Amino acid sequence: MQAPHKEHLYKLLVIGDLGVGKTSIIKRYVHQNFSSHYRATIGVDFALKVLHWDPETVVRLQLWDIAGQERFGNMTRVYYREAMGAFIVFDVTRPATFEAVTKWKNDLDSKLSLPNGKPVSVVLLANKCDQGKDVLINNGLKMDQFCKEHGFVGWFETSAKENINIDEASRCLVKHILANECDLMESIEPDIVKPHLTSPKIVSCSSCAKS
Ligand SMILES: Nc1nc2c(ncn2[C@@H]2O[C@H](COP(=O)(O)OP(=O)(O)OP(=O)(O)O)[C@@H](O)[C@H]2O)c(=O)[nH]1
Ligand SMILES: [Mg+2]
Repeated sequence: MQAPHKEHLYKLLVIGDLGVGKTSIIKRYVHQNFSSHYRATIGVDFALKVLHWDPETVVRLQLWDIAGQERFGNMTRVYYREAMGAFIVFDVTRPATFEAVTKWKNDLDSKLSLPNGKPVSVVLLANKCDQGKDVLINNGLKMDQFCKEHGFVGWFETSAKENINIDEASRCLVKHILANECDLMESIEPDIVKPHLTSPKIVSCSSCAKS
């Protein structure tokens, strides 16, 4: 007899200023490679990552790689629709990209929320930590405090080049999304639940009991 199989499909956004490494992080995460050549993303790109979360659970992540230049456009509302979580990325060697983090977070929170009105889970990525590591973070930036104040569920120093902390950051985000999904299910009235259970997305909420 086959083990029970739970499947989740989540749309995740990867946002942040131009050249911070969003495409590179996705490339590393999905294709296990890196290129030092910079080609700016135009509009949005997509990638799919399949995670075998535990022996019974498969999580499919649909990653939306949104061009840094889109912060100045008016398409983000469309791109953000129905996302369950996001990574906001900055480049530790360029302070201006950290200053833009709050702008990205505010843009996201003003245009996207969960069906229960709560904000989606967002993890902050301090990327390019292989380059003069901690240039920003050691300069008195209280990242934990910053994350608490601005509603991030966590932060990681990452390197797409050296493959540092990308898997860990993803697991952190997915863990929060799974927990949010359980909260969402509990907040739905029983007689409203029935028609929604036909959705293939939420098969069981037992995942929140894990890790
Ligand atoms: N040293 C180092 N370079 C990186 C890292 N991540 C990305 N880069 C380089 O930074 C440049 C920009 O990376 P991209 O991934 O294209 O940046 P992006 O955020 O997708 O940029 P847009 O598409 O313009 O928004 C490229 O030259 C990458 O090789 C990293 O972790 N370490
Ligand atoms: Mg890109």
